[in-house]
Amino acid sequence: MTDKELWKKIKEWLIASDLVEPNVYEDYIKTASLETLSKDQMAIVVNSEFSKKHLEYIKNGLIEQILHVLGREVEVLMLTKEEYQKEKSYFETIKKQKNTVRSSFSFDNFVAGSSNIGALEASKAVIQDLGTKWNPLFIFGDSGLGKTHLLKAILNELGSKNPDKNIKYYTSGEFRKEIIDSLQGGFKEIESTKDELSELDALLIDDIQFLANSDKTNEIFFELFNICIENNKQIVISSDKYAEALNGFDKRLLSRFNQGLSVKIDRPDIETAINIVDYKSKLANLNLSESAKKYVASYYGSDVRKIEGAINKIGFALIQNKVDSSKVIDDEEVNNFLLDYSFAPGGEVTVQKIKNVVAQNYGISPAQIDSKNRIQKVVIARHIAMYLTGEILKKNYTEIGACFGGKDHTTVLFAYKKINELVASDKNLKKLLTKMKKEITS
Ligand SMILES: Nc1ncnc2c1ncn2[C@@H]1O[C@H](COP(=O)(O)OP(=O)(O)OP(=O)(O)O)[C@@H](O)[C@H]1O
Repeated sequence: MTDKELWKKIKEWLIASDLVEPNVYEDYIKTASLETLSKDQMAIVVNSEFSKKHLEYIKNGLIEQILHVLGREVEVLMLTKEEYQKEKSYFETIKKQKNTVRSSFSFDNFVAGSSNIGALEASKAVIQDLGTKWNPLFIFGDSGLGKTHLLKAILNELGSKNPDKNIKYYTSGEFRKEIIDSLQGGFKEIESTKDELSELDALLIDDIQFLANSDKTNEIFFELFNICIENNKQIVISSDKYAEALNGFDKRLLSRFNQGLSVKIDRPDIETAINIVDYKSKLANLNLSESAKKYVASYYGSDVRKIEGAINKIGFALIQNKVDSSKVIDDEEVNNFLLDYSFAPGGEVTVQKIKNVVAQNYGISPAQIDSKNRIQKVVIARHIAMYLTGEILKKNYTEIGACFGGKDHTTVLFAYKKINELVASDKNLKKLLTKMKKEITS
């Protein structure tokens, strides 16, 4: 129910109740209004201090009736128009402060690389030309690659540089809830929600794919979308897929997602992943060796969330093992700390990744694969890593030898033969090879 509808009901009740004389109604009630200040506060707004005094005797009755019709507890104040304006601007300031979210989401702490630079630059560009040039901005890419980070960075940046701008960030769940709630309030309520949203300077909706198949919400979003674009109100959307691949949306809406600027965030290449590990480990006060950073990046680099998880796990392991946090941690220690930390699917397939996956499956460190260690477990792991390098990366024996510390091609040939023989007689090894291949290439 809108404030207007609620106030209308109160006025009808007042007329029926005989609580006020017709002239008091005409002079003081008819000119008053009911306004929402916040989730928990409403105001009966009257013309002047004089009106306030005149209505004092029915104030409690009015409030009781408002709460009764509303069906929930809120604080109801009686304010003059002047007082109301002051309160309103106070609540708007508070609301704007809420526009800034966890300051950890900024452009400055977004590690850029070839996989995400387009999305980063586009997010910055939107702020320069709000609503005019790149509208809508559609950012898409797999999970954990920084889409939410960029949306929240836009929100923070706009909120701090243009405090007068009205910006709203929604997860698609929150957006759907707002629409569904207003639908329950009927036509007027939904119209007033639409009006409210179309007055925003920027509307940011995260993970739009979760709005699929919510027909009514999509219909309203479609209308809203058109109003916003026509009126140069900025829309930024994130999605896990490019627009055409989203199922459960009206085709007209999907085609509009592409009418502004559509940018993809890819999985980080190894160099960017190492830079992310470097940045996040410094934030966590961890001192990782270059090989340890490379290790984390090549295992978990396909998902930044996984990198963060791995770094948390290393930090926790240091506390558990009472290791001084200033100590340089090498790849062998990292491997031990992360033995039970699951793989991130995907990522670039490199010889290092093959060594890492094999080492982890054999409970040894990647460095041991490259070492001269002759323990049987290490020798088999080394042979398997050579074998998988040939199978997956299609390298010849000489190239494989070069990737394993300059081994002769006959050593690689021997490894190949050995693994082929073992696989023929050992079903478990065959299964393990399939599992490792999946981990390397999925
Ligand atoms: N390039 C980056 N630099 C620094 N941190 C990053 C980067 N990319 C992602 N992150 C961090 O990784 C975590 C996951 O990122 P985010 O939540 O933005 O991913 P997402 O793409 O929105 O994923 P989902 O589709 O699952 O919602 C966040 O803590 C974010 O700050």
